[in-house]
Amino acid sequence: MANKKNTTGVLLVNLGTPDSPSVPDVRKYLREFLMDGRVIDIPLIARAALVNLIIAPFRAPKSAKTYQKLWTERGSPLLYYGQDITHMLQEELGESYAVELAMRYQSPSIEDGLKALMKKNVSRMIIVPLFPQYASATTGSVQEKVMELVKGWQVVPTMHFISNFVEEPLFIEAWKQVATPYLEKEYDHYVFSYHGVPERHIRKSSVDGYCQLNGKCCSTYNKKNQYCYRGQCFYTTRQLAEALNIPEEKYTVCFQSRLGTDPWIKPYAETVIKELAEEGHKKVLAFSPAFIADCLETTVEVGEEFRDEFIEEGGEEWTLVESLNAHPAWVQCLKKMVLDIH
Ligand SMILES: C=CC1=C(C)c2cc3[nH]c(cc4nc(cc5[nH]c(cc1n2)c(C)c5CCC(=O)O)C(CCC(=O)O)=C4C)c(C)c3C=C
Ligand SMILES: [Fe+2]
Ligand SMILES: [Fe+2]
Repeated sequence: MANKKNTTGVLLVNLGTPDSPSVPDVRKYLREFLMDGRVIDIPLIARAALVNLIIAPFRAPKSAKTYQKLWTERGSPLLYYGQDITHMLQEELGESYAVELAMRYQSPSIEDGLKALMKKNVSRMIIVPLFPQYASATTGSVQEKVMELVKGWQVVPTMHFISNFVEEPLFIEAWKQVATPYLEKEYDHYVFSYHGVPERHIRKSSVDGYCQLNGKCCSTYNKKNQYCYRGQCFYTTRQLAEALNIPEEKYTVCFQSRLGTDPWIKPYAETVIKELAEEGHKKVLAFSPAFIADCLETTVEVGEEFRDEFIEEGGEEWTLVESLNAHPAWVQCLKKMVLDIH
């Protein structure tokens, strides 16, 4: 479809990060993020009370301390790796494509990204939410925001949305290339830790009540659980384990970052870490394949907090494989996903 006259706009969209690790900026970020009805899916008044009376005053100062540990000279890794891959992808795709980066929350905004593409007179747009597995709280939220922003435009160009990329072989290949140097060493066990979501999010996206949040439904990936975040996480793991030659009995999947008191998808990371140490495992290699760039959830939570917990419980070594970040194999994966859309 793309020819010399037509430009295709590509909008890469990640979750977002605070503008700085200060308490006011972290509070502003958390407010915008957690007031999203797809993230905290309870009635507006209850959500506003929870966010303003509990999360903003109590969680923001605590999170700001963690963000201070994560921050580098270039700022937040989620943002600067996003900028790096945007430039790399633009180089790869050439002048018939215009690539912009946006964040669902905070900056750069989706609105500015869409406007920048429209200024370049794009004839179509490809929206790429940077979440390998579909969740209503992430990909669904990006889709909703884009549709809300374009609904008043006089001219809406042809729009394409990428839903997830768990079936993209180059995604698995990119992880394989990042992980290969680590696999020269021996480990007792491998952990695949994904961001969690509340169990009710899974129930709401289940077809005919298929998803039972157990090993049975998530052990296959099929038409009935094609939008099940938990099912897609297990599917990603099976593919990664196969590509990395890790036998089934040597790995465990877990879900991290629970917020609040409602049940989230299991097994919980803290339970798995404790059990692995109790079973006598000493050396663990951890992966975080729900994230395409290092962020608070990978570097600090999996890389530092989980390591400390594992060692406190009797383990000896806990190593985190970094995210895809700006690895050229990841940019090749993005390029293929874009070029596959005609
Ligand atoms: C991988 C995809 C993600 C899903 C699914 C997800 C769901 C989800 N998250 C929260 C609450 C928080 N998440 C926070 C940070 C955070 N979450 C993701 C990704 C997913 N979240 C990323 C990439 C990040 C890190 C951003 C960064 O700046 O590094 C936070 C903020 C940090 C903290 O205070 O712990 C919260 C809060 C909910 C409630 C939810 C599911 C519905
Ligand atoms: Fe999150
Ligand atoms: Fe499921």
